[in-house]
Amino acid sequence: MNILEIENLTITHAETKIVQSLSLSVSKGEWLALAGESGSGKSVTAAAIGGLLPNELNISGGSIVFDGNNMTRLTEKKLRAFRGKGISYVFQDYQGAFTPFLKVGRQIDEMLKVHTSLSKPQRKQNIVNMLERSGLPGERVYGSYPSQLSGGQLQRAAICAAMILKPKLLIADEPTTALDSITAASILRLIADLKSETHCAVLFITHDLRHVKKYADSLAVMLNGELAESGETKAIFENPCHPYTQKLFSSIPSLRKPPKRLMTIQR
Ligand SMILES: Nc1ncnc2c1ncn2[C@@H]1O[C@H](COP(=O)(O)OP(=O)(O)OP(=O)(O)O)[C@@H](O)[C@H]1O
Repeated sequence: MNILEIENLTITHAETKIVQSLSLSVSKGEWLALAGESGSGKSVTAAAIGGLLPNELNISGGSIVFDGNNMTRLTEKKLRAFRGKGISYVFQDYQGAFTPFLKVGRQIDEMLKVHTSLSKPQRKQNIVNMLERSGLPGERVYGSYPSQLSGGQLQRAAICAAMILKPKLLIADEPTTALDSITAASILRLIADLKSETHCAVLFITHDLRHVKKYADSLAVMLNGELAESGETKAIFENPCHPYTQKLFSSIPSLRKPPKRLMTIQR
């Protein structure tokens, strides 16, 4: 069964169509990677799902059905209730995930306070456990301000905040782009582990096709606001049909095959 069904979605800015007749679906527990050209509408689509489009952008056609609810028809209050518990987000800008003036633990605690009936000590225990589960020193991070943590630690904490309510869909919009490659790999592993523990679906926006190959069940490629190609990851990697997908794949740097001849510097 599909947890997310997008049909013929069109998003406009004034008269310009930014996303055009986009149809996509994500089934329960599936990891769908959304790749494509810069400016092709990936982030705008992701924002539209949870009702996070800025005022100047409008959904002018189509539907977004999440867990049986047409999100395009819900009030802001209802959309807010879905965010966090039903759908949660992790962004590239992990600094923006937390308010700088409040301790990280307190900010995650607010979410548990709003969405659960746990007591304060139970909430703290949950948060510390989750932070430790994510490879962080739980008590210390709980009591730290965002500025006291490294980028990788902050992104882990942001993932904890996104996953603590066990959402049905995690939308990760380039969550590793601002991190070094080793930290990025560990963040990907963390998302994969939490996904298999909670059975949530993942919509993962990325430019790194090596991550797609490793983790995604399926892949959708966007170009100029439209869907260029979509299907099972393995099938698309074996036989990319759209010329843009072929071009995208030909640009993946190969880490396995070193060049046959290395240039030497003559002295
Ligand atoms: N608030 C906005 N107002 C007007 N146009 C916008 C706004 N936000 C995005 N756009 C435009 O919508 C288009 C799609 O942007 P989007 O951020 O979704 O691209 P993307 O595929 O996520 O790109 P990238 O991979 O570079 O993040 C772009 O042309 C962008 O300029």
